[in-house]
Amino acid sequence: MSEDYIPGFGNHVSTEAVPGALPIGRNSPQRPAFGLYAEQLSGTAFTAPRHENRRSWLYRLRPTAEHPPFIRYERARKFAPESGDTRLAPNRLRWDPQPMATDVDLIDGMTTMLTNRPPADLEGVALHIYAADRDMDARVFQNADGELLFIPEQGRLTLLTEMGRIDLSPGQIAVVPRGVRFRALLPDGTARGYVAENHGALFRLPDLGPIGANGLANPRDFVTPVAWFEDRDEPFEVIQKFMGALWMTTLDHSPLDVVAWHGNCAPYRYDLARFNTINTVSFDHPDPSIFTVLTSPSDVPGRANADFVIFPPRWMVAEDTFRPPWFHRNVMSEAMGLIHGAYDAKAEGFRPGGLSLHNLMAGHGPDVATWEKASAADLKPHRIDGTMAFMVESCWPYRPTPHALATAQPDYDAAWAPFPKAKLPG
Ligand SMILES: O=C(O)Cc1cc(O)ccc1O
Ligand SMILES: [Fe+2]
Repeated sequence: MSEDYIPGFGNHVSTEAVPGALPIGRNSPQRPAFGLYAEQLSGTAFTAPRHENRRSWLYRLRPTAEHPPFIRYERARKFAPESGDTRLAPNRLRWDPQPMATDVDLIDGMTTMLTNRPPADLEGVALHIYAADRDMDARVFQNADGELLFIPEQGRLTLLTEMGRIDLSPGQIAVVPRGVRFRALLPDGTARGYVAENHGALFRLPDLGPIGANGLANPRDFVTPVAWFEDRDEPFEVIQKFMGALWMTTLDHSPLDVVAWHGNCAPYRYDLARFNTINTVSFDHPDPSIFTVLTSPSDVPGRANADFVIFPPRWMVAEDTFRPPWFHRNVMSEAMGLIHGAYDAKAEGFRPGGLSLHNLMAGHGPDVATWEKASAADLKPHRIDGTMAFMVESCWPYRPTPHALATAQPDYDAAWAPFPKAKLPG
């Protein structure tokens, strides 16, 4: 086990980068050690039920409160753009992977593709893609609008957060809580991937029902970084996304100056290869909820604000069954991305780094080539390998940004044509 991370999901962690920095037995002593400032970070309302309550106490070189006013940030024009208010056609949409970046860091390299609720509703999810080739040095980002789920597709990210350092590779995911500042380094020089931004209830592990006490993403495979800080007294830009727009201020020091912290509101990482995939051993293709890694519930039981679902390598053994995803229409809205390999419902056109959108009640499912192949397949046990697709499924229909609408593939409908007509007897 690495000593840079502490295992477990949502645990109450205590960690200090300098011995003696963390107060014992109280959160806010009259004079914290070394003149540090005690600061509470609330991820849920003070009065949230205990089992949902998330907050941490941070002990830092200077309080977050000390900052000049924010002004509008004029770069990153494709990140958090004004939403187009045009009527949205109920069309299925798909996007090719974006080109690799030229001369932008993670923040300026962000493109918002899909949104579904204004951040002030404290509901909904947005999907961004990023392509970056520059480290963030004297610059940090803070998202007041929700927690950020990073899904790298190419290139590693080092997320230097207020609460610790996360080294993130494609095949892993990381969540940075609402408000936690961070900067990103690119150890491979370039990076590309997806970010799901959750405005609603915090991501949690799904209930397991009759599956039992174990399975899917197991809590101990989530890891939280230990305290880490930098002591840099020099100009630092803070870029903040707040109510769907970008703002900026400049500090005279790095705000990544938390020397110690304790609590259960913290960044975490998970390796998707640890997912305990469960599937049928008899017949029929189960609903994809069986592959849920994390869920953000809405106020309606069983109807997620956002489900983060993966389609990992797995054995397919179903008998007398059309094995790929079936044809369907869904009251939920489905945004999908591909981390590597091929997705079992699409023979072509859906490439790693690409994106697709099937909004509520859009007819979709296997493309013609997949349907032909799977209908004729010899149903021996077969392993789907070398693939990792994901879906961010939401009860709120997605609205593509103007950039997304302008860059969608022109011919996605052709994936579902022509299908031969069924022939009735007689
Ligand atoms: O549409 C999709 O490709 C996602 C999906 C996968 C699956 O296995 C079953 C239903 C579903 O919506
Ligand atoms: Fe679907």
